[in-house]
Amino acid sequence: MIEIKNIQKSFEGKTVLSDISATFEKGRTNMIIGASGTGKSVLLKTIVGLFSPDDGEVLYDQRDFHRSDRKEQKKIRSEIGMLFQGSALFDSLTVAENVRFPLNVHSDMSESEKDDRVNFYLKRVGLENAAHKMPSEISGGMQKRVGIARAIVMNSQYLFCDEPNSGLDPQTAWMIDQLIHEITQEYNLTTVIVSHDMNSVMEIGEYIMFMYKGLKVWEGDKTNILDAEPQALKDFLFANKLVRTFKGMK
Ligand SMILES: Nc1ncnc2c1ncn2[C@@H]1O[C@H](COP(=O)(O)OP(=O)(O)OP(=O)(O)O)[C@@H](O)[C@H]1O
Repeated sequence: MIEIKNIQKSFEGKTVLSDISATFEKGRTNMIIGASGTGKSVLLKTIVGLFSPDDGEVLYDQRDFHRSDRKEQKKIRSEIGMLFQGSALFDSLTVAENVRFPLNVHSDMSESEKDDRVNFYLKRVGLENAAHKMPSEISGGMQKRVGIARAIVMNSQYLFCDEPNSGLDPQTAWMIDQLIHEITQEYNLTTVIVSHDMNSVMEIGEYIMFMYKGLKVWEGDKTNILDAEPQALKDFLFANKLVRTFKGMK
């Protein structure tokens, strides 16, 4: 579980995050949504420790990240997996070498233990037959799968995904959403996804936090988001054709 409490962040006097609190439970797909420029990325970077908050706390299973010493921060970081927009694979490494990369850098496992771990996660994401391919030889959806395997290969406890569906066709996007949802439940991960994609929100949004101008203005889940009251959220939702169709509007 990750708890964020009263997070504040400003850049050069401009407030970007105002008093944001939320609880991201284990085994759930937690989503942060909102229009461009509302502070989603800054919040994500603050949670993973790339930015320090001006005020507030980020607790990883009761461990206060920003007030921990370097050793504890390193430990927490080793439990975090990140799936980046565009997958961010190393072009010159094979699929298997990409997945192995975090183990080479952060673990003292033997080579055969690494082989077993890489094979296990490649199989889990359905890429056991693509181990020796280069990223340029596989599809965008497969590249995302490699990114997912790499993000969890350290047996991560926390998984952060930044726009995991960007650039994918709807069917592949759906499969990637399902995969993220399944592994979240299977490995009891605390998963936090930043997304604009209403299809994803309606499919896997078990906790949804809506941000507007640096504020959290609503929280709920996919079952009650269409009845949400805040006008900013209504505007965000009804800009989407899928949602208008759900609600019987043109
Ligand atoms: N390093 C920085 N220095 C100064 N201002 C920043 C910095 N990073 C972000 N900002 C500002 O913070 C605000 C929120 O940006 P952020 O990238 O978090 O929005 P976002 O909701 O993630 O948008 P998008 O969906 O387009 O990625 C913006 O006004 C942005 O200009």
